[in-house]
Amino acid sequence: MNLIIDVGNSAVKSAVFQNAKILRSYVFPFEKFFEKFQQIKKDYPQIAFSILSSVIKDTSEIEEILRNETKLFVLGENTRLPFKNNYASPQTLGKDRLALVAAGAKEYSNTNLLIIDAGTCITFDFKNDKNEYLGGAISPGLQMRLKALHHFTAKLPLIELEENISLIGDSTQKGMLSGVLNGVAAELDGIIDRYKADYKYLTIILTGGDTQILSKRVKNGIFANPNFLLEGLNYILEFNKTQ
Ligand SMILES: Nc1ncnc2c1ncn2[C@@H]1O[C@H](COP(=O)(O)OP(=O)(O)O)[C@@H](O)[C@H]1O
Ligand SMILES: CC(C)(COP(=O)(O)O)[C@@H](O)C(=O)NCCC(=O)O
Repeated sequence: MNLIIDVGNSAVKSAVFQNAKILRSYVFPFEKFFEKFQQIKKDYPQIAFSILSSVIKDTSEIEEILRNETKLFVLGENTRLPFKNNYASPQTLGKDRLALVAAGAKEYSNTNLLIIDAGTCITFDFKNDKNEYLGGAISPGLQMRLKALHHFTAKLPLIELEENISLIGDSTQKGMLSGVLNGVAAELDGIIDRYKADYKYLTIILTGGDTQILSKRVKNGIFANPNFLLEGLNYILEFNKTQ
């Protein structure tokens, strides 16, 4: 059994895998790691291996506990990967993005693939049909946009995301929600159209914490898979176990 851990800027996403299938998945704040880990180990004592991907500064404490209790792989720039990485600055590339592309390489090795991860940031990652990763884009996520509207103005409130938003916002709150939600949906469709113009055959994956709210609003055909990154990490772990 494998324990998969993705430390993002907003939350930790984790899952227990057996034979490439998720048995259970978890989302929790970074501060709750020790508590959650004890619970997971109790529920699944057969966990022998773990893999950690992190985009935050310091994970040394959680690495220590994982190393003591499992055979730990920490995803790094020198980890063996199932695709060719053509990013010009691999040392600064987010490890979460490596995991996303690994999932793409597993499922879609001969396909042009655009992976959109709507989390704290929205990342766009493109892998071509020769299994080469070329890069993509980084843009502010939904929560970040809402927080920025509040932070950089005197009068705009801090508001929560809402599902049912019309195009024409008839109040401050609805106007902000329309701008953020319809704006991101239009951005996603606009960027997808640019890729489609360059790559006739293109598959698109949408993942990340805001998958659900965005998938309903994107007009292009996409595959929504909130577990894509975790699946990529499990694949990297299996790929490296045999070394
Ligand atoms: N339980 C949750 N905890 C945190 N964020 C959540 C949760 N459910 C949905 N979200 C949404 O998920 C987004 C964060 O996505 P996530 O993929 O977890 O980000 P990251 O990988 O950057 O930590 C937030 O913008 C928020 O709107
Ligand atoms: C772009 C990111 C902040 C996204 O992180 P997330 O929103 O998933 O928490 C992360 O992948 C990162 O820190 N990247 C480093 C820069 C780069 O990928 O080039």
